[in-house]
Formats: sequence, structure tokens, C-alpha cells
Amino acid sequence: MPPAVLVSGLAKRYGGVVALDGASWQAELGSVTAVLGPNGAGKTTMVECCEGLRRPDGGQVRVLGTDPWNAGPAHRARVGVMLQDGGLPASARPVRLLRHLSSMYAAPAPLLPLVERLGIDEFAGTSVRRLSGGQRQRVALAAALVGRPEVAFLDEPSAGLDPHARLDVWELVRSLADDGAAVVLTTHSFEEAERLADHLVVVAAGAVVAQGSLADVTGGDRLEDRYFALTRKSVA
Ligand SMILES: Nc1ncnc2c1ncn2[C@@H]1O[C@H](COP(=O)(O)OP(=O)(O)OP(=O)(O)O)[C@@H](O)[C@H]1O
Repeated sequence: MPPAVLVSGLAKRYGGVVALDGASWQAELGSVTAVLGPNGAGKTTMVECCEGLRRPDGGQVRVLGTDPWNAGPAHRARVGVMLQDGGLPASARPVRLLRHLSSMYAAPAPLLPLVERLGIDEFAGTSVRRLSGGQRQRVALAAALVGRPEVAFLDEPSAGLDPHARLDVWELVRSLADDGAAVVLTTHSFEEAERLADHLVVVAAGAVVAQGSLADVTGGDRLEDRYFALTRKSVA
């Protein structure tokens, strides 16, 4: 079976800035893939190419066997996306918004358990613009998952969350993968990568410098130590 996500020799530049310079990695169904790398390494650009939001300059991206840039609505309905800035309408109330999104899918996830699991019921009546950063983040995650995606791209899903909310998110992500989805998340948290990821992709200066299981990437060292060794040059 082809991988759920295949990124091969991906290149992308913004004017004179080389964001991606031949990055290659893949992600499988039923697993969590964590993409790590310093600020500006190219993680968001890479994920946005996978989401069909950015057009690669070179190389190939396939998600569920489809080129995301040219994909139609049937493909997009199979893919969940959580963007770094949330992208939520400011005046919407969380549960109404999620109910609206849910109605666009043929077989959505049951809404109430998702809402309760992420504690969104506690601020259901507050408009998005008045939510705290962490609350907004939880709504954005629910919006990405409400269509029961086969592949979910989550950009720093637990950044800025309190410890309880972080655990809730981790459990949700784990159960999504255990139910068969491919979850790809970007993170700056070694703890998150160690506890959650089946597969790690380390990106530095637009290229993949290591990938594999935690054991493959660390070779028995601490992930933190290995990460600094792998990415040191790119942050100089
Ligand atoms: N729209 C854009 N226009 C110009 N340059 C951009 C644009 N988006 C990203 N870049 C540049 O491309 C490079 C990669 O950025 P990207 O956001 O993909 O990195 P990242 O690994 O996601 O970083 P972070 O961890 O800070 O989110 C950076 O040098 C960034 O400044």
C-alpha cells in the first residue's frame, strides 16, 4: 500500500528565500508522524504543500495517492487541517461553528464527544474573538477533526496549552491514529514527540536531516541531544 503522505524532493522558495530544498519523507496510516525543526526550517511550508495550500516549485507530494495542489473537494473532505493561526471566523461561537462544519461532511465525527473531550463545552457561548489562545487552539483542532479525516495535518496542536489540555490533545491524537488515520503534526516539544510519535521527521534549513522511529533517530541518545546535534549548523 502506498504511504498516506509521500513527500519526495520537495522544493519551495519565496523570492530569494529557499524554504525547502529537496525534502523527502513519508507518513503512514495508523500512525503519528511528528515533524520537528528550528524556527524557519520549513515545517509549515512543507505541511502547507501537503494540504494543497502552497504549490511546490519542485519535487512531488502525494496525499492518499493524490496531488493535493490539484485535488478536488472529494479529496479535501478526507483530509483534516489545523493551521498555525487557527483561521477561525472571529464572530462565530465554537459549537455552532463546529456544527456548521460538521454538516458539510457525509459521515462526520459525533460532535458532542469531540466537544466534551476538548473541553469546548465550557466556553461554547463565547465568540472566537474572545477566547483565550489555548481555547481557540482547541476549537481549531476540533474543526480539523470534525470530518473524521483519514489524514490530519496539525500545526503545533498543543503549543500554548495548559498541561491538562495538552494531555487531552495527546489522547485524542493517539486515538485518531489508533483508529487508522495518518496524523502529521509539527512540534517544538521533545516530550510531545517522544510520547506521541511513531515516526519522527527532523527538518533543518529546508531539508530532512533524520527520520524514522524514535530509536532510529536517537540511536539511544536523548532526543534533545540528538536534535541539537542534527540542527546545530542550521541555527548558527
Ligand atoms: N509567505 C512567505 N513569504 C516569504 N517568506 C516566507 C513565507 N513563508 C515562509 N517564509 C520563509 O520560509 C522559511 C520557512 O518558513 P516556515 O514557516 O515554513 O518555517 P517553520 O519551520 O514552520 O518555522 P516555525 O517553527 O517558526 O513555525 C523561513 O525562512 C520563512 O521566513
